[in-house]
Amino acid sequence: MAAAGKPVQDDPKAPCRLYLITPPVFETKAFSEVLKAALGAGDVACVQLRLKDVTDDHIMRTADALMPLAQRAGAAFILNDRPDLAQALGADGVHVGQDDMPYAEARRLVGPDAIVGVTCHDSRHLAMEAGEAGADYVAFGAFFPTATKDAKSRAPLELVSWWSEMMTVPQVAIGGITTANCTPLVSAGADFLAVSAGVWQHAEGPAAAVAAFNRIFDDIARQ
Ligand SMILES: Cc1ncc(COP(=O)(O)OP(=O)(O)O)c(N)n1
Ligand SMILES: Cc1ncsc1CCOP(=O)(O)O
Ligand SMILES: [Mg+2]
Repeated sequence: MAAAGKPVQDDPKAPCRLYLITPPVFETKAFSEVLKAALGAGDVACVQLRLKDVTDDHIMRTADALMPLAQRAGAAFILNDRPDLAQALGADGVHVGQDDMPYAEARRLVGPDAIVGVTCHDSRHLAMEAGEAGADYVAFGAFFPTATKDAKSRAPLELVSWWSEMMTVPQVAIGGITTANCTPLVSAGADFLAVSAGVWQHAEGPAAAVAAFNRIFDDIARQ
């Protein structure tokens, strides 16, 4: 995804890219340093700020600290759940789930140039609906068990290969993805891997995780 504007993953041969999701809870100053190191370790397409049960003011202050770090590294800054705040912040985009708000309402709030991504769980139908409506990417998951979220669905690998063969709208795979289990998703044609714990809790640290994901992407792209 471009740092500003629309995703650029419409080349079917483009390598898979990393989409970072912030940890469920963090202290902004300390996490800024961790994020900087992670972003310096390899290509990152997007950083999604995903905060639950906090005030709007907390989201805005956290975004003010993290957005410049992401954008300076060439990553798009995406806000989870809140198109209204994404618009107010001037974020590059927003991610909405099926229980957040309809795609069309999110688009109306953020305008035509921002990225809007939509959770589609394990559903071809939801994804085709979102893609036809104009979503910039569709997100499938969870592909693996995850402690980050009580995920509503488990998505099969075949969904990734089917979407990749049939559709041009970029797809994001999410849920329990690590450097140890991601290879089949990348080989099946995922355009982006959205990862939280697999980066922030990697045994060798977040920067090593970003570097390792990128080595896997590069190896598969060369095959
Ligand atoms: C890239 C990406 N994919 C899926 C989700 C999940 O969104 P949602 O279903 O709305 O659940 P929450 O993340 O809001 O708990 C996501 N955030 N990002
Ligand atoms: C937000 C979200 N939506 C489906 S699974 C998930 C959690 C992603 O985090 P992790 O990479 O730690 O499983
Ligand atoms: Mg949501």
